Amino acid sequence: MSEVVLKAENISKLYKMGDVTVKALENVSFEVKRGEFIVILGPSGSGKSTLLNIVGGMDTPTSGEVYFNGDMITGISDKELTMYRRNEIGFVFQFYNLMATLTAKENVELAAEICRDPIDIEEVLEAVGLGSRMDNFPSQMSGGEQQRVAIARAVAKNPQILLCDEPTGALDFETGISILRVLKEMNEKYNKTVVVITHNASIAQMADKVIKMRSGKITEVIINDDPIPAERIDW
Ligand SMILES: Nc1ncnc2c1ncn2[C@@H]1O[C@H](COP(=O)(O)OP(=O)(O)OP(=O)(O)O)[C@@H](O)[C@H]1O
Repeated sequence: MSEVVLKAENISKLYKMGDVTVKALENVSFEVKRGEFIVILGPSGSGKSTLLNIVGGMDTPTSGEVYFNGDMITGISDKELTMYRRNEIGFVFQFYNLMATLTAKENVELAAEICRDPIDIEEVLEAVGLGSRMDNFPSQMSGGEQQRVAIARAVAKNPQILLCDEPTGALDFETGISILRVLKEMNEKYNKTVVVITHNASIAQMADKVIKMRSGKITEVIINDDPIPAERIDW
């Protein structure tokens, strides 16, 4: 049986605003196994980003526990949480979040140099298809190319898990597909566990497991025995 790398148990997140309480998450439980490609699918406001931020150690739940490789990360110190985010998780966001004054290579270097066991930066940039663009600044690159830099930055840290929040949300169809293909290649070549959150149901076709969310709850978990390659996704 494959190893469970990430486990969420009864996660709830409440936001109190005056007299109103928003239940962003309510008793959410799921497991991610090493090497899986997971899609968390749900409409806007269903709690996807809140969940990703909690399992990525950027936010804490109101109740419930998160385990990474069997160790509980809820309730650990800020310093330990920083090490968790730094060494074990690679983040990819919708709007790339690159440093405008650094080249592609420098953006990746900056993230990798504080990590325990980084991967060779030039190799990763080659792997995402940017071998000839390493010295370009973000402003000299298309959105898809900037997202490739962001993926290289996340992978070069050599984390166990890539957490991707709407990674194709700002891209056109073809560029989006190419980014999904890069994520799948990172999943296979570097054996990274990948979690993608999206409201785009088409992307679910390439997942090993689809976790559907609505109004802060998981409504369905679908195991996909026959995930299709990104280039065959019907958008
Ligand atoms: N800091 C906050 N304070 C108050 N309410 C919040 C906060 N963050 C999120 N929420 C609420 O929690 C719910 C879930 O939000 P979340 O951003 O996780 O959803 P989402 O599925 O990621 O949506 P989207 O796809 O639009 O990003 C929403 O009702 C949102 O308004």
